[in-house]
Amino acid sequence: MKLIVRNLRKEYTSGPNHHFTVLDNLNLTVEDGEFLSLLGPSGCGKSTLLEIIAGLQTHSSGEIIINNQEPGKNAAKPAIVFQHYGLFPWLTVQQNIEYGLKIRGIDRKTRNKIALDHIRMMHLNGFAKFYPHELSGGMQQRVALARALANNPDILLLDEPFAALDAQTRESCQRELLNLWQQTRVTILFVTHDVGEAIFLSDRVVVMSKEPGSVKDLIPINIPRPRDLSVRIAEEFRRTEMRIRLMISESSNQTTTVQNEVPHAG
Ligand SMILES: Nc1ncnc2c1ncn2[C@@H]1O[C@H](COP(=O)(O)OP(=O)(O)OP(=O)(O)O)[C@@H](O)[C@H]1O
Repeated sequence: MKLIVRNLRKEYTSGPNHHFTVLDNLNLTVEDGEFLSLLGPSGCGKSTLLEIIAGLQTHSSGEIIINNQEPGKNAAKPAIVFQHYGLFPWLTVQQNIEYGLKIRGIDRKTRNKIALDHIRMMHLNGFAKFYPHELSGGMQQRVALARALANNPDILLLDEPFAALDAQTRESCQRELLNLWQQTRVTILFVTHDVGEAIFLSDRVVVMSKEPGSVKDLIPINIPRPRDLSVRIAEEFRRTEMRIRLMISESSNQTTTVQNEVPHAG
């Protein structure tokens, strides 16, 4: 198993007496080489979960294990890519991809080779010396993916990476990501609001509940690979899409019901 999240709890504290439990009793296992997507109503804690796994946020209790180790305390190496690329505007494509390698003290020749390999893998040949502002959104996101992968992460965490892209670019980035995953078999945890995107890409889809955020359902996607755009019109795809949409809508409504019931409770 690549990633184990056990009894995770996260509370945010604002002011002396206000505690807000965003995640509670969250349990999740991601297998080695798996592509798993997280869906759920807005505010259910998807980004918070990814940031905790990436080591960017602390958790209140519970355990995160990557490759049998806790992140931060050892060699476990997650990499995260956000919706807004996060590229350094003053560095070229190649320098952006090499950045993490340089920090880790990898020598120049090896860095160059790794960067150029990833530039090729992401079909960015000819753009090594370009700056981010000279690239389209889809290309910038491919650079962000290349930069994350160049560090050979144990798990790739993607937080709505294609949400800012137009529909056509988004579809081509999805295909690109699938190709990349098929070549590298890196374990991926992918957050999205797009049910179709999650089904198209994933081995399994997790639907989260809200307030507190937890795993509501785990749906295996039994659509054969390799997948191309035509799978989206298949009966199995559409049935799964409808099922997941209903689950998400139930999650949102449950929250609303609970909130509405509070004033009557006393
Ligand atoms: N630093 C913080 N301090 C206090 N509350 C926070 C903080 N960050 C997030 N939250 C709250 O935690 C909850 C979960 O936020 P999060 O961004 O993880 O949800 P999400 O499922 O990714 O949402 P979306 O789908 O809209 O992106 C929200 O109610 C949010 O307001």
